[in-house]
Amino acid sequence: MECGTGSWEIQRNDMAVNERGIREALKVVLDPELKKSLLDLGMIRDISVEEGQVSLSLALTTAKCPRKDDIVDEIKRVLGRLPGVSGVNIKLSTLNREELTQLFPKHPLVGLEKVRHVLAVASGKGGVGKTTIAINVALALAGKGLRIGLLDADVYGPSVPVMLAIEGSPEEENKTIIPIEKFGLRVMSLGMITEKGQPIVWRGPLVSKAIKQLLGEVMWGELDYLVVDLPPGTGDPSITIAQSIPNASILMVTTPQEVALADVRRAIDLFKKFEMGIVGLVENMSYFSQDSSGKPIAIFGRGGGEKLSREFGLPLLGKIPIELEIGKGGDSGIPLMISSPNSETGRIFQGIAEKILSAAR
Ligand SMILES: Nc1ncnc2c1ncn2[C@@H]1O[C@H](COP(=O)(O)OP(=O)(O)OP(=O)(O)O)[C@@H](O)[C@H]1O
Repeated sequence: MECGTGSWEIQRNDMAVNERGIREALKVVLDPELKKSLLDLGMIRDISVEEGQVSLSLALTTAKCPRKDDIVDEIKRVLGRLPGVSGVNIKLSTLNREELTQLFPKHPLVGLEKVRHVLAVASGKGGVGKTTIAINVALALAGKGLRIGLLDADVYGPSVPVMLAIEGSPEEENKTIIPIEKFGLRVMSLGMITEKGQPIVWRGPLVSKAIKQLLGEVMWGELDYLVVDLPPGTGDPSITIAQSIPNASILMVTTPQEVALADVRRAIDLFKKFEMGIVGLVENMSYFSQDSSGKPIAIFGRGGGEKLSREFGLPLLGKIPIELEIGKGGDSGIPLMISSPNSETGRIFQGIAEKILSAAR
């Protein structure tokens, strides 16, 4: 039966509700950020009604949308008020890249269009070797013949330019930044777009703006992996950045001692809360490797990585020793995976890269 032209299009006789009525009602549900109707934005689809049961799908900008629950609750609240609606079933999905580009011409995703995977390297606390791991894992992946980018998004102290001895600023072409090529990696760092030696107070909006710039205005081109060095800790910047990157998998770096584990636990809990996938753990500074006859010394204790792995059901992808060459490499700008890719530790990095690749298959 066709309903009249009333605003709700609800067949009040038998209290049945139809798709037009649902659409009319949903007009008031807005995207919390864009302040536009979700229906007009094309984010609500496949509406159907059967015996009062409404089904629809909601296409989000990212599966990790922090306002997801609020949006779902609002849709349920609005539809639940309609006479004849006995239940609302919402299937969640995400907008595809084309749709996102149309909706947000300047969305950070645009710069990532041809990037197949993003691996964000995180740590619970500072100084555990996150950047060292990010660089050497990126190089190990590149050593497998893959096209790799490295984005240093560490707002507290972007150290990639120093650790890779990169001087100078990236070139710009048609308002697009060209990453600097080093050791076969396409590299961009917050340190390259800020005044040298100028301290910056990175507040939320500034972080978002800088990250959007690094993702959206950098010509990453075709990449198999973009490795992102996140800021340490569980503060706003690391979460904001991790969340701005769609479908990033997290690689957690820890050291073996108990005091570091507490921070890593907090970080893992937080990433899980935001439904971010964690590909695994790397334990850095696991032991001090002496010469071939000497026993390794567990300077920072033992077993931290294994403990976390068991607790969270996450794979421990590798244990990196404390090594003079790694420390020196950080200062000289020649990382271990360039100076000694086939050393014992080089092979551990290769193993980590292989495990990351097989997890993505
Ligand atoms: N396995 C290792 N063996 C020897 N030195 C290491 C090792 N891992 C890291 N380092 C050294 O420790 C210092 C800190 O490492 P790095 O900058 O990678 O840590 P980070 O966690 O990224 O620090 P931040 O929190 O400041 O970002 C560097 O000088 C680096 O060369």
